Amino acid sequence: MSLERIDRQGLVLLGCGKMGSAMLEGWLARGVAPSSISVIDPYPSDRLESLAQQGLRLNEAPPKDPAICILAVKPQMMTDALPQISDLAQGGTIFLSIAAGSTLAYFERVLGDKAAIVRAMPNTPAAVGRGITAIVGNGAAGAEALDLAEELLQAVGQTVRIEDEAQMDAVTAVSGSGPAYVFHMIEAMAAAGEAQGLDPELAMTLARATVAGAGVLAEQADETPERLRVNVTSKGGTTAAALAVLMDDQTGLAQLMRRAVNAAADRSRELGE
Ligand SMILES: NC(=O)c1ccc[n+]([C@@H]2O[C@H](COP(=O)([O-])OP(=O)(O)OC[C@H]3O[C@@H](n4cnc5c(N)ncnc54)[C@H](OP(=O)(O)O)[C@@H]3O)[C@@H](O)[C@H]2O)c1
Ligand code: PRO
Repeated sequence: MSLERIDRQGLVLLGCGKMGSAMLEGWLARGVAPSSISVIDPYPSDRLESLAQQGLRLNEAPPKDPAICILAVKPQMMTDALPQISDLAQGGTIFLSIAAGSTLAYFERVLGDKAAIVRAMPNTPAAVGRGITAIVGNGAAGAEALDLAEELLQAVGQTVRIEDEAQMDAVTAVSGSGPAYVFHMIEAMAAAGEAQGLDPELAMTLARATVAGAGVLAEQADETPERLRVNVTSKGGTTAAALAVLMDDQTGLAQLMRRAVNAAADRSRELGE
């Protein structure tokens, strides 16, 4: 029902790079009309230019009272970019930021604390409808604002609501940045296969399909990831030999992941300062 409000009043997307365009594709696939969407981006992609032929408003003045305005520029660009849409804060437009680190308090300082502002952290699997996004709203964001933001984000995957904005740094470090860790794991597995003498293409095919298949299994199986790991591990076999390395208390993946996630969360907090 809320997406009808977007068809009626419109949606403004400020910044349409990797994450903005992933979400845009999801909304279009869910039936949001290109003519309901306004995009502001200094260097529009060919895809945006072609959507403009189908009615999308590209770098035009935004509609007077759009239902929602998505803030999808880099946090470092936000202060320069916001003046282009700050007039919308005078009406009933809901603001939905996906910027890492940028806090609700920061947006309230720029847009005013009467504006309904939702802070979200999506991830790039949104491009294939398999993202996960956490959301939290400011004091002015009531149920209607959160529902609309959530419905938009559900067009590109799952959503979770968090109560405490401070958790957003950890969320960013786990699921926002997390796809990059998994892609790096594919790269590392393929490189390790090559080091064992596999042809690079074959090593990459094996690594990619293994991570993708394990991901689907982890999602669909009733068993926990721990149980699924045990199911692969024959006593005295090859997996046990590998896991002795990967699960070493001092040098294993768990320690490494803890340090990586800590670094990302620290950076998210720094971006918010
Ligand atoms: N990528 C991810 O995995 C991910 C996940 C979750 C959240 N995020 C958040 O999403 C936001 C965008 O990230 P991204 O990876 O999509 O970055 P991106 O690809 O660089 O997209 C940002 C877009 O904003 C445009 N832009 C720059 N200045 C602008 C201005 N003044 N007005 C309007 N548009 C402007 C950029 O154009 P130019 O390229 O020409 O500068 C670019 O197209 C960031 O805040 C990030 O923290 C990203
Ligand atoms: N990409 C953004 C960054 O690297 C935010 C999470 C994923 O800062």
